[in-house]
Amino acid sequence: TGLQWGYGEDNGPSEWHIDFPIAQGSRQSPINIVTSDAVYDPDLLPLSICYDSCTTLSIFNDGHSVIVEFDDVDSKTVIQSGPLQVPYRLKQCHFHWGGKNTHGSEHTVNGKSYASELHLVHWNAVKYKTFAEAAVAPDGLAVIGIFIETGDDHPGLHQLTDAFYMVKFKGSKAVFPGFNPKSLLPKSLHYWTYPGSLTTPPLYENVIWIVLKEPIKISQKQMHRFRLLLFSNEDEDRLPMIDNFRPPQPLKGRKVRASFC
Ligand SMILES: Cc1ccnc(S(N)(=O)=O)n1
Ligand SMILES: [Zn+2]
Repeated sequence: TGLQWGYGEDNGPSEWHIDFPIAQGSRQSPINIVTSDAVYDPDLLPLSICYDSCTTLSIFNDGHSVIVEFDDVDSKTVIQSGPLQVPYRLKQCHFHWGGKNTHGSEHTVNGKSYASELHLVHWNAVKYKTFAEAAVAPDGLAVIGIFIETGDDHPGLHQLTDAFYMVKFKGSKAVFPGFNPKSLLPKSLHYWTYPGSLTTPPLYENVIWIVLKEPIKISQKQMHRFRLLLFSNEDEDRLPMIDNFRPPQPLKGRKVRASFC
């Protein structure tokens, strides 16, 4: 059994291409968003986020991030319009963060990193029957990226950070009802969009990325809760879950469109 991919010296992003050659593909994510190169597209419609009747199932530490999983048996929780041709159903959300507030996000804006980045992962349930099927299909996935910086306390995040003690170790999962990620959205839904990939293995190049311009703010205490999570399980040496982000990848001629001017 080969060395599992991760974010360390020997199994980190610079090594992923060995087991996942697409890491050197033509539409990899994340990217650095150069705002002056982003083209305002007046045909881009406002993003429609319909999270009102969302059902959370569980919270899970998969050894790479902390993941909130949603009930996706029907299309009650979807995003649509914006750059999307059809509605995409919410499957899970997770985060990437740093050991310090100076870095941690995956996408950067004019070279600026944020302390963390929230990813809301959606799949095309019009064309495909399951997330797994959509995950390998060319128009299968749409991910919303939301930048997170430190500042005031975020009331909507407490339910999540207060539950982290249940999933401290890799492989731990807990029932987690009644959380709605709607509370984590910023005021503005202005976004940049571009064709990209998953930012962790298997790095499939089938993601429509929708990166919101406006970051949300969480407190230093809430940020510290993320850093109490571990990459390791109960039997291994303790490895704090920090710096679980992939650096920006070559744009390779892709165009980034802006929904705003
Ligand atoms: C579901 C999933 C798998 C891998 N990577 C991602 S990500 N970080 O691109 O959102 N999401
Ligand atoms: Zn992610």
